[in-house]
Amino acid sequence: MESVAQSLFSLPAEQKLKVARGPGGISGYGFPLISAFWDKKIWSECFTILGSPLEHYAKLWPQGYPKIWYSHSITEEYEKELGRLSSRLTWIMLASLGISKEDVKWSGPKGDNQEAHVLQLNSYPACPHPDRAMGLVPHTDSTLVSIIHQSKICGMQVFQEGTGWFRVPPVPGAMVVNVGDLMHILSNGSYVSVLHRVLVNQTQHRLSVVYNYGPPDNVPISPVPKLLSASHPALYPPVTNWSEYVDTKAKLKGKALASLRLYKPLPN
Ligand SMILES: O=C(O)CCC(=O)C(=O)O
Ligand SMILES: [Fe+2]
Repeated sequence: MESVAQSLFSLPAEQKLKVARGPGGISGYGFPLISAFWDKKIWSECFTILGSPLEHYAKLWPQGYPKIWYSHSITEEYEKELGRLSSRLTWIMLASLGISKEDVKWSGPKGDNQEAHVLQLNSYPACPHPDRAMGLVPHTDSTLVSIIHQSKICGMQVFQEGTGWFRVPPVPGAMVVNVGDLMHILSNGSYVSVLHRVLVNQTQHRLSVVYNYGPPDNVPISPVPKLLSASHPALYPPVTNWSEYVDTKAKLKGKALASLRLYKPLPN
């Protein structure tokens, strides 16, 4: 998938702009969607893939049927495998809190309601002044979990209370799993969504492929009732659905989770 991303980003700008994301749209080429949380420009470009990328690939490679079909089949397979992995991870994480598919309404009567996903290809070109630019500003993902493949270049950092920012270097053959806001809400704060950012560097071009995994888009998300009691009240109100949460977050410049919280954390 990294090589597909590589060949997409190496197309000339006017070619990439043929699939530019429209206003309010999700799919297509442009700045990462989270750039809406920030008033300044960020040092990265992004292809967001929602549904089949075939139409976009055909526009990007007008004469290249083998290339189009090859890239399309790689993308499909990647999404299929990462879908399986994300689903397994999500249910394992919830199972460790004693939650089964039957406890989560959006999983449907047979627990087989289709979860949704968005694939995001990020490119961070080498930057002449890396200390004056950000690849991605600090944010949490609006997902249940996100699975990140990073090319061999360092850049991602995670924030930990007390420690500050620390690097998450790429490890060959490994991917990074981020807990997202919807998992945070669903688990009533047992799994904490992770604040992260991406730095750029002066000499090397970095790529990442992010599989953003979330619930079916038409279902509300709220703390699982089984986790709640008089001593453990719901910390978050129900969220209407995934897309509405993302819209709210853009309006609140990325601060949705904190502003939805009903009770302040107790001091240590
Ligand atoms: O490029 C990375 O390593 C992380 C990207 C990321 O955080 C995101 O796309 O939300
Ligand atoms: Fe992220």
